[in-house]
Amino acid sequence: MASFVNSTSSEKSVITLPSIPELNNQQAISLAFLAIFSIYSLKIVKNSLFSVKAPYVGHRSFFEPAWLIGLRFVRGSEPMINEGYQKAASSTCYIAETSRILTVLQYKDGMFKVRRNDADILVVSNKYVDELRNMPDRQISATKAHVANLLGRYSTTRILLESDLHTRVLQTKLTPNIAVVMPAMKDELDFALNTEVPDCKGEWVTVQINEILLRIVARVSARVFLGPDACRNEEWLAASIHYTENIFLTVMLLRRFPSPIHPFIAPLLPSFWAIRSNLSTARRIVGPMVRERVAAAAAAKQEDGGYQKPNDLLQWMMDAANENDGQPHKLAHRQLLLSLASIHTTTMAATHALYDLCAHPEYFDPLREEILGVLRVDGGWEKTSLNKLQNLDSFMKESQRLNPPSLLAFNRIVQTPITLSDGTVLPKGTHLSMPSAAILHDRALQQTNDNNNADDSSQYQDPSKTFDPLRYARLRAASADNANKFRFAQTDRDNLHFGHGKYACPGRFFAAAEIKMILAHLLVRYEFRYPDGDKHGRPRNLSADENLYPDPSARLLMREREGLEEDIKRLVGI
Ligand code: HEM
Repeated sequence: MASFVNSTSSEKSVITLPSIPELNNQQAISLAFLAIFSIYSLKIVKNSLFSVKAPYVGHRSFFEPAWLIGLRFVRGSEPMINEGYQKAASSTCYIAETSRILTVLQYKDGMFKVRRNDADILVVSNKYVDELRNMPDRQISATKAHVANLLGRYSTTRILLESDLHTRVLQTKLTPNIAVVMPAMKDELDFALNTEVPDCKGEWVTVQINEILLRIVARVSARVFLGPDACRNEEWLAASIHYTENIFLTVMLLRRFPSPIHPFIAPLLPSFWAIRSNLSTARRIVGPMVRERVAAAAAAKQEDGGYQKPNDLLQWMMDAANENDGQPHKLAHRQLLLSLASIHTTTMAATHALYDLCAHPEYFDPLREEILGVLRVDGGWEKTSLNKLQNLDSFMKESQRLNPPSLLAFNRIVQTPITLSDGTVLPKGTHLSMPSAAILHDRALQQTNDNNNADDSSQYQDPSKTFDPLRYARLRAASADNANKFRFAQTDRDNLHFGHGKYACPGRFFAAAEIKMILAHLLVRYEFRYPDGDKHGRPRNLSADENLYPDPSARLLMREREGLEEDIKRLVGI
């Protein structure tokens, strides 16, 4: 029996509450499970009552439970998304056959849903992209979708919701200054190649190129993000690389469990604690840097001395930050978030490109010729040299078309109900995305683009399957209007692998420059091939939910190119 003293009354009275029967352990556990199950069921009922009516894809039978479909989505997302895309596409045409009327009715807005274990995602047609792309975050939020995808509470990414500091700085400072930071990138790249690439002079050496590229990208990025000292700090490099891997592992494991039990499962995962350890390493390294810079600037101001501010992303963020964002531990945290957004994405694109090159070795020499041709004309690496590598750019874009980082892009969470131009209402809380990979494999759509833009469309037979690495270079050359379209980093209604619109990836131009610079140096200095020649072809991509990635364990052979002429060495700067 529990009793409380009611002290507000003038005469103290004792209120007696009915007692809670004592529970044994087994009963308590059963009760907890019942509560969790009820919350979970309520969530499912609420979702199905108040969400957009669109069919789910991936059902094997009417009776298959939702969690099983979610489980199959982990490794089998591609056929499910393709099924939805094809049905949605066919439903937009008038179909007379009665047997398909049901499909037409169901998929009439070109929408379908996929079940991921942690969320139902409404996949909408890219016909809506123009009306959605510039809506502000308070209407449909890209940031909330990123944080939801990363299970923010467990991955330490909820700081993204505090402000858009790093995104703003990437857009307003890094992108316009890519040419300015290029010499520093080149310097770090030379150091990285000499440090990370094994000695392969005169002999073929087996390498896991993904691992080498990961460290090269981490080094070059850190040079731009943090400056020349910290970028060679092994502890920083390890934290910036492993933070992403630990988050990915934590998220993928937690997604297998219903969200109400995440708070109990998360602390049991070693990766959950590793994320926090990476964060404290970042704070230990970056925090003092911020304080030193602030002190140096203040001292110089007092003495009227000329303090030269460093020209790196950390400094740009310090200059643009408000009081909250400018705290040293928050800036350190954002530096890690930048690593999360940039290092593995860039590495994956470079790895895919090399895997594709080894599968199509006839493109090695033409690309080398392009690189050396540009360097000869420019007399070495000039500010505009990277932009002139149009064939390499095209190769990268075609490689991304067939090996994208994700099958779904343009993730958004609806914040206030939205009525689309055709009357479709998206209720608050809807998690939507677009089938970015399927769109670029759509033969009909691709041929329309090619026919509109290229002189010789006969070259683009079955674009969904054909690896045609110069496809985008030809399209760019076909007309003056196209010169800037079809660039690797250019987004549009159909090219959504970097998102599109106001919240498209703010680091994509930097990524394009970094990948090009790394590939150009690798191609000029080394040759690559698969250990068994072309016998096994390109390593198959791996997938986890909607994410795709190159097999990191795949091996290549690499060898230093012999007999490089002195003028080439001078031009490349080796
Ligand atoms: C090939 C490499 C890359 C790919 C494929 C990629 C892709 C993407 C995509 C799809 C988004 C979401 C866009 C949307 O919401 O519509 C995104 C967001 C973002 N990306 Fe990239 N990205 C790459 C490289 C980079 C690099 C190098 C940086 C930094 C220099 C960067 C920084 C960001 C940031 C800050 C965001 C916003 C997410 C946030 O709120 O933190 N990305 N990226």
